[in-house]
Amino acid sequence: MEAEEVVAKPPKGRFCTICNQRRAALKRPKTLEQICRECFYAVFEEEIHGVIVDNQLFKPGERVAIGASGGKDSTVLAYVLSELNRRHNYGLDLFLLSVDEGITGYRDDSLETVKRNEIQYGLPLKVVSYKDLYGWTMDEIVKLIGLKNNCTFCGVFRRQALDRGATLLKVDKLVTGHNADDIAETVLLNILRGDIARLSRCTSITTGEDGPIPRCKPFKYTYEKEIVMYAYFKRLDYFSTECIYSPNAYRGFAREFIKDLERIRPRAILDIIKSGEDFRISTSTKMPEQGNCERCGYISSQFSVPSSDFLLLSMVLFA
Ligand SMILES: Nc1ncnc2c1ncn2[C@@H]1O[C@H](COP(=O)(O)OP(=O)(O)OP(=O)(O)O)[C@@H](O)[C@H]1O
Repeated sequence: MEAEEVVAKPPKGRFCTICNQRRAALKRPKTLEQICRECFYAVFEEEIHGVIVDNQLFKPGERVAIGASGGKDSTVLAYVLSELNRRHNYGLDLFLLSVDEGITGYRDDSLETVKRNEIQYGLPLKVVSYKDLYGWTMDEIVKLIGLKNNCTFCGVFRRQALDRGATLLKVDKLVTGHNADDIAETVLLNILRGDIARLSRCTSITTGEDGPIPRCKPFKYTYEKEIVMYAYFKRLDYFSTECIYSPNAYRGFAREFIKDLERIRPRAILDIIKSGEDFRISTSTKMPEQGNCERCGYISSQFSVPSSDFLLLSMVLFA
């Protein structure tokens, strides 16, 4: 999504409906209010602060890793979290954590962005790679098995790579840039797939509290369009190319559907999240159990944690 697509200009000469002093510069995607840039920054940042406080996401003194892909969501997350940490004295030690999946022309370029963010925001960066952890890059795997289910596997491996990186950094929490659109999309996908186990946990703002490193989503209620707008107006340095392997067509359909709904009724995104949150499973329903990998003990509901040849074997078998 490009910034030009989301910055809707209000009629000339209109005043900001929040401060009533400056000229309105944009139409806020979430509420359609016509406001000035300064008020947009303020409401955007303070809403995220509200989510952090209301959900008690952090405790003073905690070490927190930001999953940094170089994309707009995690770049804005790194920027806003460091601002809020200073402004509201959260007392957090923040780090950037990147996973290098080994995708030439995609991750190598986005990692360059994260390296610049490391300097721009003064946050220490740790990079972990599939090559070091599993013995294979995604490029090598795709070369061998072709374009089959790559996103599904890559997602499982990335999740575990983030856990390992977070353990190396000795952090208390890991935050990711999943935004409101991502969560609404996941709610919808889980309904379409009839996956009630995932439906019941996909709206949680914090997950993995029983595991070694809980994960939080401070952007749970933040609209993608507003993230793009914020990054554009603040001129943040981010990377905006899609991954070159296997676009996920089913997820893409859910995304388009939600974007259509948003055009008619912006609240639709929050309403879908709310429906997911309020969803209850009857106690008599049999749920699949989330297990741990027999090899290394990491949480794994589907596959054993990959290691060198085993990774490839599972991809070939499941592809
Ligand atoms: N390679 C990676 N290294 C570290 N964190 C990652 C990586 N890929 C994804 N993440 C984390 O997971 C979140 C959701 O990832 P997803 O692939 O859905 O990307 P996205 O919605 O395009 O986000 P972004 O704009 O930050 O790339 C990201 O915001 C980031 O926090």
